Amino acid sequence: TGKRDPRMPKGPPTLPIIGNLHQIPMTGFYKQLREWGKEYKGIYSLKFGSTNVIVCADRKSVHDMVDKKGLMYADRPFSHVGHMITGGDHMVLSSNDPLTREKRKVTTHNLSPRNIDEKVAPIQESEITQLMFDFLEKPEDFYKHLRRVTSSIACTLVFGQRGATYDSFWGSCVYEALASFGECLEPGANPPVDEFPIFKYWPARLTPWPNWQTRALGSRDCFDRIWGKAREFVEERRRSGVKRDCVADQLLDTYEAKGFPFSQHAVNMLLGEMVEGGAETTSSSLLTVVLALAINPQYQEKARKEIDAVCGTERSPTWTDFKDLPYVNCIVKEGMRYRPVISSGLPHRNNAEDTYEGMLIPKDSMIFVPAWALHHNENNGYEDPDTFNPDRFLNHPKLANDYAGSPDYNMRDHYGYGAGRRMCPGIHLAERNQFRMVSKLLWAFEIREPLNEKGERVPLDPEAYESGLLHAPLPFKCEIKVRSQAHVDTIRKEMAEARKHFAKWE
Ligand code: HEM
Repeated sequence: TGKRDPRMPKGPPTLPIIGNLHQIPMTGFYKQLREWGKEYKGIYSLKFGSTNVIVCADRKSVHDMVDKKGLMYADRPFSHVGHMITGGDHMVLSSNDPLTREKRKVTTHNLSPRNIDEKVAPIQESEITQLMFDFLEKPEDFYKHLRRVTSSIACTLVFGQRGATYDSFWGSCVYEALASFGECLEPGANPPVDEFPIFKYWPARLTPWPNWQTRALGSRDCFDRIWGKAREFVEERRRSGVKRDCVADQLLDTYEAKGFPFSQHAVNMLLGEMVEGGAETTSSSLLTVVLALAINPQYQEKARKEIDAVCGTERSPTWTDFKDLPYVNCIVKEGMRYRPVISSGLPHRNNAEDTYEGMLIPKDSMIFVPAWALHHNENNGYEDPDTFNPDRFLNHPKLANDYAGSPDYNMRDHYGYGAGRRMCPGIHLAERNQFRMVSKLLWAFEIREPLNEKGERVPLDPEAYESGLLHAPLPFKCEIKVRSQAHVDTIRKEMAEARKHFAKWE
């Protein structure tokens, strides 16, 4: 226990029994993964007690193992804390068993590019029009506006219900549900209970993680309460004879006719999970873009040259402008590279022994595709990686999924959506949401660092991020100014159109 098999990839020296656990920080694990990645030049291994951990910190190992041998690397490691919270009903934490595959099928079908462009596009367009309107009316609340819009799009798609304001149930329920989930699951945030089950029985107050169990149980209660309430809301609507064109109604129609493939709790969690996947990830990514653009306004100017030439002031950009606004795509990609939302990635597990370049990858290893560490290392082709610079993607005009699936792994833009068979199924929705948000906001507003009472700019801190599994900027202030009266008039006109669309999802 704790000792590395010498045939495995090299890694930091281990201690008896615990392996490398003493080197795992309680927060900020993702940064440590980069340091080791630099030292061991790509793939390396760690020992969490008896658990073998493989970190693919270079492009080739991600491609050769997780992408090319997708099925072998499609499982997830068991997480006791994850199980305490979800009762085993959460795709993100489940192995690639038949029930998980069924859930993934529901997700990928509903989130396919075709389904999104045919059915979800009008929802996205009108919700992101409201985002512009909200920025115009109350710019100081931009943090809430970004969180509302992604939640509302996901809740409309999944539950057929929109959140008109952040304080409404559908505008923010997902943030309440997720409040402590990320904190509970960040590597290093709990005693190593999967490796040493004795911690289940050991008094928590005698560990450096005195509240790990109560925090996990609190998170479970939150999930059950919020997603139970969302389900009840939908059931109530259906009982009153109103069905909507959304995932929940389709799924319930099918399962009521053919029988439920899993428990009611699992159905609630699956629906909730689709909203969880879709809301905070995308809003956190956009908050990074707002923060980085406020600090680096020169990139706003570059994007606006393209946007103004295509749209003028008469209309805001839409998804159909994607090919004509390549710099917006560069900004979206750079936001995801610079501060990937799931900074250490979600661990996979290999269900069979493997070898990579002559090294042993033992069966059941925990496999990390550590997005932040991959993105912040020159050896992976990211020059000056700690600087926000969308120009680095000028030769990447396509969407992230086009690069993720390509055999030319050196051309891959970033790893923010993961890799292999468990790659994010929400990638198409997320890419389209982000393009629309960045293009509409840049068309309408100048974003700058805030001014103090003396009229001087107050520098924003690009390192001020929340700890936890999801990497979002801590709340910050910035100056958001609409560009002209002509822009104001167009925003109001487009909002009046959008309102007509909202009625059917209220
Ligand atoms: C910028 C936005 C997003 C980011 C950065 C993101 C990132 C990720 C990552 C890194 C994973 C794990 C991939 C892996 O294990 O290799 C993942 C999984 C997942 N994402 Fe996303 N995601 C985003 C948006 C979305 C959206 C919009 C949805 C749905 C509406 C979604 C639903 C899911 C689900 C259900 C999984 C679990 C898949 C599985 O375990 O098989 N995500 N996402």
